[in-house]
Amino acid sequence: MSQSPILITGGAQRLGLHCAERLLDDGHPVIVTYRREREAVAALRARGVLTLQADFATRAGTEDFIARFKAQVSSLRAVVHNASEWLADPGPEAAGETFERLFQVHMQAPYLINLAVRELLEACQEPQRDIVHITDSVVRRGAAEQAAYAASKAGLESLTLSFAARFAPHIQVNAIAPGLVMLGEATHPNRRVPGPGVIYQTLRYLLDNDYVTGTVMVVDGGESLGAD
Ligand SMILES: NC(=O)C1=CN([C@@H]2O[C@H](COP(=O)(O)OP(=O)(O)OC[C@H]3O[C@@H](n4cnc5c(N)ncnc54)[C@H](OP(=O)(O)O)[C@@H]3O)[C@@H](O)[C@H]2O)C=CC1
Ligand SMILES: Nc1nc2c(c(=O)[nH]1)N=C([C@H](O)[C@@H](O)CO)CN2
Repeated sequence: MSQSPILITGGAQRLGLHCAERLLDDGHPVIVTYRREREAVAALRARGVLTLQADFATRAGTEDFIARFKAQVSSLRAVVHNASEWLADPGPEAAGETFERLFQVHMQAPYLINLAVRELLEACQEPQRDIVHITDSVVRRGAAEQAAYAASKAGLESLTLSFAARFAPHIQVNAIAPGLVMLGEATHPNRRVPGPGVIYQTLRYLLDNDYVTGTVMVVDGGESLGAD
């Protein structure tokens, strides 16, 4: 039986790219979205990955992606909503635009894509179908300087519960809430940084367990509890 592909949004760098490569290594067909062409995208294409350009910062951009995606894909094994922007709260003059952008990328895009691909997941002939939302352990405590980001990730966690109820029993819907797992420009190297492997381990667990839905897997080494 031929396998249905796994879609990873924002799969051209860092966590998303790591998971795409590990899924390929595990024998899954993979589809990724990206915004800008670069070497990593070409390398994925060379491994047989379907690479689709998509910008989820507007509803039109998301709807355009959905139309192109549904024209090319007939069934899906899983969707991993990884695409994300880590924006600090700007000054009041730009706060509304930032909040809207993070709402679009972290909440509206996963919402519209989940509704649009339900039939593709249900067309999958494999025993299990999954949706995984990548959120953030910061949801548990808030973020003084990234309030809009944390709120939009909290909304994505809530969508996990709603879609798990709505799509049961044929599609499992779960979230992975990372702490600091990969350094970015502005993060503090004196903290433990485990790398993307801990996220793939968690994704692998969810893809291999046919009785887990509506859960949020916090993967932060106790960071959200105040542990360093
Ligand atoms: N890194 C960490 O330590 C932590 C990460 N997380 C979460 O894990 C996930 C992956 O993290 P990380 O790899 O660091 O994330 P990055 O910020 O490095 O990458 C996110 C990806 O999302 C894509 N993206 C960003 N904006 C848009 C948009 N408007 N439309 C479509 N795609 C977009 C980017 O695509 P492109 O590159 O093609 O522009 C990029 O590939 C994210 O959801 C993040 O919030 C949570 C806590 C900690
Ligand atoms: N889209 C992104 N989201 C987040 C990132 C990132 O680089 N891109 N990084 C973090 C930090 O690691 C944060 O957890 C440090 O406390 C959070 N989200």
